[in-house]
Amino acid sequence: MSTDPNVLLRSLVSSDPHNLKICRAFQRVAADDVLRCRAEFCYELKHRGFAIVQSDLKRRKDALSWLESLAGERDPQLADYGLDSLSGHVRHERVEFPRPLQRLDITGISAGEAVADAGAAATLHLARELHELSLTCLAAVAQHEEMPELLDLVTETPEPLHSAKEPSFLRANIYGGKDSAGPCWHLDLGLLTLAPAGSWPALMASPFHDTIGETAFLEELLDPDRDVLVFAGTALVLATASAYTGLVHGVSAGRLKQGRARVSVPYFLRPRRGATVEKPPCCDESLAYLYPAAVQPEGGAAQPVLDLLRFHRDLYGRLCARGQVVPLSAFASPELQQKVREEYYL
Ligand SMILES: O=C(O)CCC(=O)C(=O)O
Ligand SMILES: [Fe+2]
Repeated sequence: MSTDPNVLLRSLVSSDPHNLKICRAFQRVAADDVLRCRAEFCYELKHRGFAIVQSDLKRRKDALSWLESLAGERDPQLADYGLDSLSGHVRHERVEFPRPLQRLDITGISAGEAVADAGAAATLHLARELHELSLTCLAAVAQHEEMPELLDLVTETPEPLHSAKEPSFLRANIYGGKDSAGPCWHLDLGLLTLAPAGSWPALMASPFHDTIGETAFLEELLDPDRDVLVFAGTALVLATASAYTGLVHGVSAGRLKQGRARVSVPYFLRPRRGATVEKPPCCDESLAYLYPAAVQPEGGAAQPVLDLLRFHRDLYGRLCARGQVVPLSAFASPELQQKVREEYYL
């Protein structure tokens, strides 16, 4: 196959210029080529809603089996795995909403060697690898769009978990095998999400998203040992004034109900503490406090900070019924602005 980006790019779209349908065959890009092949990478991200990057995730399997073993534990203690020394960079919690699951959040700190437990070390290693890959992916977007300022939104050295409202981290979702919630359609709230295949496939793209091909189960498109799914979240939609759209996704309740525990390990690349994303021109003034959206400014909040999770559930819960594309005009809807004025999202 030709590696000339323009040839590849032309092959991605139908020959009818008025009907720019994305081609069904996926263009996978090797991790080492993401910058060189940024045109294809960005095209997939923009128009398909996700890109697939091939990376040699050597420790993914070990990480997943260790995380699966935590599903059977009533109250896993970080100290038992030598993770307590990384306080600030590792957090375990059990949540009931929107569905019961355990979450282990780990930043991309480079500390795998310092941890004796092999499973925990593999998970730290995976978080580090995904952190680095996520920065490369953002650099590809920044170069392709000629928006170097995108790189100012993130930090190379991962911030501790408490330093921003929603910092960058790998989130191990550990689903226990009993579930009653629906797919909980949503968009992620960061710049990019990098999702390797979980322990078994249950991640779905919105059924209204028509460019995915044969299956809505995105992990079924992946080579589990190598491929990483990359898609945009709200912060990138805002930062690029909607040039990129977020991927509405959810997890199949039907599959989760089958009773086997499942683990997924998405890495969320989010704006750093104090990052500001310029307000897109079509937004009402009352939406100004959405910026910075995902972070708490240095020295405390000068203005109220949005409850982004609530905002997401409310806004995208309805939007996904209209498809994958989240138009920026949605932010300007009078109904949304009214809710913002009523401080509904604070
Ligand atoms: O479990 C999954 O595969 C995806 C979870 C997810 O979408 C999230 O944590 O934001
Ligand atoms: Fe998500």
